[in-house]
Amino acid sequence: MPDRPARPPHRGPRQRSRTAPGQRTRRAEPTRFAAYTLLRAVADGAYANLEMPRMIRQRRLEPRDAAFATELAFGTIRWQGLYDAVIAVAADRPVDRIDPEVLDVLRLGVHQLLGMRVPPHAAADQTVGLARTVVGQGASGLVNAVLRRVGERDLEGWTEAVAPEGGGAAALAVRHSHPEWVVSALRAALLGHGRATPETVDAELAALLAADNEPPRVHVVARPGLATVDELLHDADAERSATSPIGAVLRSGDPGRIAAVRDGRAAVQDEGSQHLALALAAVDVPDGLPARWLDLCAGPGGKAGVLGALALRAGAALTAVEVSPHRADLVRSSLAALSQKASAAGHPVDVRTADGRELGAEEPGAYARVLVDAPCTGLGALRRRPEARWRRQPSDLATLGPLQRALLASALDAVAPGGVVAYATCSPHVAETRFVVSDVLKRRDDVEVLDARPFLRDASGAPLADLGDGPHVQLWPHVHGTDAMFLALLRRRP
Ligand SMILES: C[S@@+](CC[C@H](N)C(=O)[O-])C[C@H]1O[C@@H](n2cnc3c(N)ncnc32)[C@H](O)[C@@H]1O
Repeated sequence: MPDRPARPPHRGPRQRSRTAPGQRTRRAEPTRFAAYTLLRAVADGAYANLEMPRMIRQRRLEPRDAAFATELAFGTIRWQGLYDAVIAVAADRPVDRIDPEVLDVLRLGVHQLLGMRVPPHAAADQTVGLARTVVGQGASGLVNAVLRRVGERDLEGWTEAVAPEGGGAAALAVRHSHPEWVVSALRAALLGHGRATPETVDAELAALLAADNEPPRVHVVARPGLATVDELLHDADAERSATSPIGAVLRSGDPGRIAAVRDGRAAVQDEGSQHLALALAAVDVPDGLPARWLDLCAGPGGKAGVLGALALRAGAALTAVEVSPHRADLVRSSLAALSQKASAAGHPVDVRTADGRELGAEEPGAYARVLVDAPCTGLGALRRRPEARWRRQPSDLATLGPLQRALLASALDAVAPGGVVAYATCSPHVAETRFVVSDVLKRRDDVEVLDARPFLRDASGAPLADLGDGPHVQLWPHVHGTDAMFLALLRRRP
């Protein structure tokens, strides 16, 4: 049975069945209009997870309407691959022969019909009203006709009708709405990291693809020494994270309303990212190393926020490097509260707009701990970034590979003998993870690979379960509930 998009409670106009949909709604309803506007912004290059909160604030949507608009937009984007196959059949033409604006309206209508609990008449009525507002009367007839045909089957019926036969990558791509190359890459990653065997890989892959389509819960980190998990639990409708000692998970509500988040003492952050920063800080290093820690790829500053807080606790100063000036500004703003406290303690945070590839040559052996959270395809965070799967291309790997290798090499030069480098990605792709580490290490004889697994601890302090055979760690959404983060810990030999 195909997995289904999440079904939030119905929030739509009351069902009116007698009138033809095309003659009813004359104007776009605000939540549908917001979702449509988001889809158009994403088509123009916006990031859905950044644009949506801005739009919700601008349009002053009530929490219930904001939740509906978000599910409508994000669900539509995630399921776009499957829905386009459905629309092509229902419209009797390839989707590239439908105007992009009309296609987005249709996708929104299909998600309401097949993926949400919106009654069919309300879905059709509201979508036709949206079409009339945003593309004009002419398109509303087509939208009405296509949605009528889509309404003739449910999600399962359509999936069976449009998915290629068999369980290969092409079939999984349609069933789980991922590009085929991503399905193949994730399959190779499950095998390459030892998570699956040829016998178990089909079931693992289906579970992973299904997890990518689940709207993730909001995780919040209490930056150590600046906020506590108890404070988050007191201020928000949240529960303690089961897997991260410094995390909470929101049950409901807007994280922006939590005082510690507004002050930069806490932040929205996936539990996997929390683990990486904690792991790097937990490795023993010899006495006498420089009291300086480095984040070589810091923007927008999530992990630097935890790492800097842990550095301050250890009496060390953090340098955060980011090549993009805009993202370096985001780091400064993310670290403002920490910077104030660190300066008062005599360990000022240094945020630099610079190319991390050059830092190893400029400051050899200057740091005790270095994090390389490398730019990557982000294939491990597809549930959080709904459009990423459609935007990324296999050719991105060719550009990212040399950059990832150069950044790791620079980090190994920047760390002092005895010190430790964490190489991390939010992608499980073997070309961005294991291959990068093994390639860089082939050219050096001064690096020891550490078993990273013992440094990942759950909220009770016990070793995190299901970390495989090591020495590197690969987390998985369908196993650990985190993004698919990769971590290698490397010590420069003393
Ligand atoms: C995966 S993101 C880092 C996320 C960050 N660690 C966090 O937790 O918020 C990678 C970052 O590396 C930056 N980057 C890309 N090339 C770089 C370079 N040559 N030197 C430094 N930063 C670079 C990107 O702009 C991007 O902000």
